[in-house]
Parts: sequence; structure tokens; C-alpha cells
Amino acid sequence: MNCPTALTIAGSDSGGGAGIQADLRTFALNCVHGMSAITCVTAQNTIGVQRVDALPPEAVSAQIESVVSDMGVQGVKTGMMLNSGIIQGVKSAIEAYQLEERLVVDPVMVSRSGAQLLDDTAIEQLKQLIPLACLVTPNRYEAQLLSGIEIKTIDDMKRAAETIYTYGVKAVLVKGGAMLGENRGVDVWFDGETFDLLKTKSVETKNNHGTGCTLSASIAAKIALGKDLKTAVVESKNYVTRALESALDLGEGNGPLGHFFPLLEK
Ligand SMILES: Nc1ncnc2c1ncn2[C@@H]1O[C@H](COP(=O)(O)OP(=O)(O)O)[C@@H](O)[C@H]1O
Ligand SMILES: Cc1ncc(COP(=O)(O)OP(=O)(O)O)c(N)n1
Repeated sequence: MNCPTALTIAGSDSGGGAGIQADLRTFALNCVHGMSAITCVTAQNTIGVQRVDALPPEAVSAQIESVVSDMGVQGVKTGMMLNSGIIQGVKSAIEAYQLEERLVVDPVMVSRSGAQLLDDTAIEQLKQLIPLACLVTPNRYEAQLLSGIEIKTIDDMKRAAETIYTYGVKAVLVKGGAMLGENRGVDVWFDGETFDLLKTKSVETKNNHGTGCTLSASIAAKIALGKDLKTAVVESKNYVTRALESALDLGEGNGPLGHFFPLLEK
């Protein structure tokens, strides 16, 4: 049986709510074969990140090379990459294997619990990876850092999207999970020509760990399935909303999304 494949280049979350674990679960729910290049291992739960151990950059590059050279990759996402050495290796591999058209960059910098997930010195390397991607998906705080614009309103999100677009990426999605009031959960899409506000319902839950990882993994999976980028984004946004509605009340802090709600409905 033929099966599309998707690759996540990201960190491990021991609690399973974000990172590689959320990505592989999301790939599986899309009936896409998931593959991984692990960048670092976090000791993490619903409360926070207790420890981070990086892999050597060569180990990350070797994982990418192993799967791409043998199995092929139809969709790719990057998540937590931690340091500049890892990002440089990933960029070289993306270029060498010409994965740009199918690359989604989730510019992970800080976790919801406030843990730093990217070294201060690595942001410049991350900025150089972004132009390779077909889509970059910063959250409110990442968009502020990448654009230099303080974000409080939808107009601010739009201006930030325009600025990030000038990096050379094909499209930008500024995510609104951390926006307040009626703007919470409103995402701004900009592709150089069109702005679009992507709205679903705003879900009232503290169990929201892994929303960004899940969104970018779902988009990469749908790219692997051959969907056009905008359709992949819209369908993925809807999936995250449903998974938030079915989120799991585990742990003392922010529990994981209920990725498998479609299986429970059968
Ligand atoms: N409470 C919520 N209700 C509806 N959608 C949400 C909510 N929180 C986050 N989202 C959505 O989840 C996706 C990830 O966004 P966000 O949480 O901002 O990213 P990150 O996890 O990277 O911080 C976006 O589509 C966002 O709109
Ligand atoms: C290993 C790892 N990768 C990424 C994140 C951040 O995940 P994200 O989906 O942005 O979710 P929240 O941190 O907002 O819950 C992470 N925490 N760990």
C-alpha cells in the first residue's frame, strides 16, 4: 500500500502534549506515515519544562538524511530546534534535499508555561530558515519578536504578518491563541496579496498544551496528502478547535489536546 509521508524536525515532550509526540499523533490521525528528526529531549509535563538536552547537530542532520534518502518526504515541519548549530544543519538539509516547497516552519521560541525553547543567539539563524518555507506560523509573541511590532489588535497582527512576509516566505499565519477577548483564536493569514482572518469558536479550556505544534503538523500532513496550502491551513485550524474541545484533563497544569476525537466519534 502506498502512503504519503511527513517528517517532523522537533523536540521530544515527555508529557506527550507538544513536540514530536503531538506531531506524530497528528500525522497518524491524517493517515500519513510520520517520521521524525529529534532535535532535543525535554523533561516536560503540563506544568512546565524541567530540563532540556540537545542532540548534536550532526545527529539531527543524520536523522533527516536517513529518512529523506530512503523513504521520501511529502510534507515537513520544523518545531523546537533550540540552538543555532541545529538550525544551520536543518537549513542545509532542507536545501540539499529541496524540501522548501513542502516546508512549514513553526518558529518555536517560548512555551505556554514561559520556558525558553530557543537560545537567544539562535533567532538570527531561525530568521534565515524562514525564507525557505512555504508557510511560517508564529504565535503572538513569536510574531512580535520576528516583526518588532507590539501586537495587541488584529491590525497589529496584520502589520506583523506583512513584515514577516518580507523575509521571503510564501505565506504567513500569525496565530491568535494568546490574543485576548474576542480576538482569542483568530489567526491572520497573509500571502503577499490577500489577508484572511481565520476564525473558529474560541474554546474555554486550560488544557491547551500543544496547539501550535498540532496546527503545524496537521498542515504538513495535509500538504503531504496533496492539498493546497490554504485548504491545509483552514482544515488544520478546524481540527485544532475540535481537539481543544476534546482536550484531556491530565496533570495540574495545561493538559494536552484530545487529538483522537475523530476515533471516538466512530
Ligand atoms: N482557546 C482557543 N480557542 C480556539 N482556538 C485556539 C485557542 N487557543 C489557541 N487556538 C488556536 O490554536 C492554534 C495555535 O495557536 P497558538 O496557541 O497561538 O500557538 P502556540 O501554541 O504556538 O502558542 C491557532 O489556530 C489558534 O487560533
Ligand atoms: C518539545 C516542545 N516543542 C514545542 C513546544 C511548544 O509547543 P506549542 O504547540 O507551541 O504549545 P504550547 O507551549 O503553547 O503549549 C513545547 N512546549 N515543547
